[in-house]
Amino acid sequence: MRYAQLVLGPAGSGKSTYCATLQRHAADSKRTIDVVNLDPAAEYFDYQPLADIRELIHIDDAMEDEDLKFGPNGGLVFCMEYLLENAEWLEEQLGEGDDDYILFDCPGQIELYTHMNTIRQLVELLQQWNFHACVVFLLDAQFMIDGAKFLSGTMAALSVMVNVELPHVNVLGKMDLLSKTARNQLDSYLEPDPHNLLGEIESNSKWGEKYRRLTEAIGHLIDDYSLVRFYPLNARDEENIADLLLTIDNIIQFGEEGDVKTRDFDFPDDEDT
Ligand SMILES: Nc1nc2c(ncn2[C@@H]2O[C@H](COP(=O)(O)OP(=O)(O)OP(=O)(O)O)[C@@H](O)[C@H]2O)c(=O)[nH]1
Ligand SMILES: [Mg+2]
Repeated sequence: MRYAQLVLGPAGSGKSTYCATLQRHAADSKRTIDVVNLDPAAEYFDYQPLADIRELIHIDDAMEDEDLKFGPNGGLVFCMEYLLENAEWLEEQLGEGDDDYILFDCPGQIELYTHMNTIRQLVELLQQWNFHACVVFLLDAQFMIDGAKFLSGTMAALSVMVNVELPHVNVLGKMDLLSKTARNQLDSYLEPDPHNLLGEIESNSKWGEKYRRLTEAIGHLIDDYSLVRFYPLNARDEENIADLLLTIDNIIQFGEEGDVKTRDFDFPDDEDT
């Protein structure tokens, strides 16, 4: 068996930084986590990739080609399709190790995983290659600190969840950037009581009044899918990183042969944020 995290999330949400952070954290505890860059437009990241899609195809190849002439978004879709057509390249790069643990740092174009089947196809390949995989969906905590934004982030997470069909962990990154007030506001959403949240949206705008029933229906949806849960991550808090990693390890059944790990997830301390 091999293990994989597909790191997804909107542009700039902190995917590449998350991969670097996790790799460094693992190395500190004498554990190897590899990272594969799947972003053909990546310019900078702070890890040594095990494989790099840019060696197969670079976004510029799709944009500068005389016949293709793609813009940045179409170009990205083209590159991902090219990767799937040349899956043997990736298979060879990944090797055949047993017990390997690999993070796939994906591009931040969210439609690749909300309604296109590119990532879904990648998932099928990984499963054929013996990977136990899960999605880690990163959202920037700064965009989740009012009711309407929180709702919209939740809908994005839900849409990835139903489209990719893999075990799914939502992570709220960049917690270190939140003020105390913002942190408290966010805390009130994290133990989700959608009615509370939606009440806030309704009373705040005309739109909210008009679409009250729609908002309520969405609230019930979130409630019913109590799957939509967020793990706050402060990348400066090693214990917080360890807790998250353990949660994910359990989901992808990494280390199942060893002793059973039952630590509960601790939310990061307020003092550290
Ligand atoms: N303070 C703080 N900044 C962060 C954190 N994570 C990422 N950043 C910053 O946010 C910016 C974007 O981070 P990336 O890791 O490149 O984000 P990404 O999701 O890989 O971006 P794309 O690949 O362009 O979609 C960079 O300037 C990072 O330094 C964090 O936990 N805390
Ligand atoms: Mg990136």
